[in-house]
Amino acid sequence: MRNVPTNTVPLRIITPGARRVAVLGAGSWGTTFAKVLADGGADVSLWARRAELAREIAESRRNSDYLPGIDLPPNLWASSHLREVLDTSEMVFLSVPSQSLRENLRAVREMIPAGVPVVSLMKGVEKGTRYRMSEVIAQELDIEPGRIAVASGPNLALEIAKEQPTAIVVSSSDPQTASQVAVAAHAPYLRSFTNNDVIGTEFGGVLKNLIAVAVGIVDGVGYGENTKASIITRGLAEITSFAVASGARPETMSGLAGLGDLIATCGSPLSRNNTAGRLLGQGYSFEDVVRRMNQTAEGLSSVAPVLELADGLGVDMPIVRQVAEVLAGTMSPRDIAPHLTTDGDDLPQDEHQR
Ligand SMILES: NC(=O)C1=CN([C@@H]2O[C@H](COP(=O)(O)OP(=O)(O)OC[C@H]3O[C@@H](n4cnc5c(N)ncnc54)[C@H](OP(=O)(O)O)[C@@H]3O)[C@@H](O)[C@H]2O)C=CC1
Ligand SMILES: O=C(CO)COP(=O)(O)O
Repeated sequence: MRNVPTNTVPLRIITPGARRVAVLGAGSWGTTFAKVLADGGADVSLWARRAELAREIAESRRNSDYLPGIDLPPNLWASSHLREVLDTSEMVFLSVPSQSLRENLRAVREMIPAGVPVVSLMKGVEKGTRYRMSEVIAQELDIEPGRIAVASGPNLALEIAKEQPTAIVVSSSDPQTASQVAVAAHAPYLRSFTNNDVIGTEFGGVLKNLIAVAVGIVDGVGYGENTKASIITRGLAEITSFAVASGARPETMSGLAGLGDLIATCGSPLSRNNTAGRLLGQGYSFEDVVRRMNQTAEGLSSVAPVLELADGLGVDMPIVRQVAEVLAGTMSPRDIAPHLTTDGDDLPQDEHQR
């Protein structure tokens, strides 16, 4: 990263008439999403928790830690001061690691302008409470669910930062909020759809991470395409059972936030969850994997709360259970495979039975 003197923070230049939006979290996704919003015409302020990263973004229009080689647009400004970033924003997007959301919301609670939509870009479940991110937001900000939206889909950050075309779905219980956010969250290379299935949209993003870890594991072991395709297909069945039992609509799971994201994440070495799985499959321990990953792999934190929720719902999640066992070191990565997803005494199993 360029060494910029600490006292030079470029001033924010406001474009008259442009929508003012704030993004909290300047990792790969927060920065990429800020670029999408700016390329869609908004005036964007981005919060980076490290002052030197905020300065690099604001001054050099680069985030070399997370998006090397990507030029950021001039209408994207960054600061490490939350109040400056949130001041007069008309929409707030959240993109910090899921396990840190609650503490971050507590810090900004009083700074978020009244009545503005708050949008989760995150794909995790809080450990302990087992809450989805929109539930944590509703609780900590004490706002009505209709003001909250979630955005999810096949959205590998670096591909979007390179302006490779993709789609995303914005979900809110209030269709007006979903449309308002979808209108802001567009760019020549990103099309936003809407739905009102917040549970399905959020769980799609959470659960595909776990299946991506499983696919990474078998990839690391050296198994081929049949094994991966079987895990992806049975994984979708497992995801759908869990989400529907939680109140989601089944069609959401075959949409962008379900199948769409599952395909992208399971198929790409850009995926951190897939990469974490591959390292496990190559024989690294959980602790080694965490040490080697310098970016967020949400799936590793979501396994336990998802299995706890599944227990409560009475839903069997054999693939996620196997991932948990590999993480715990109680199952060899070589043994994670779809043929082990029944205990043998309930064979044959109807493929369509949920
Ligand atoms: N990357 C992607 O392709 C996509 C990611 N997502 C989701 O977006 C969310 C954010 O992930 P992503 O941007 O990829 O993660 P990264 O690992 O790329 O970046 C994490 C960001 O969060 C900051 N951070 C870390 N710990 C804290 C904390 N305790 N409080 C506040 N900020 C913190 C980091 O700051 P610092 O640099 O100072 O450590 C960094 O800015 C995740 O839920 C992920 O699932 C969704 C779609 C696509
Ligand atoms: O959510 C993502 C793509 O849609 C990114 O996946 P990873 O977090 O595994 O990199």
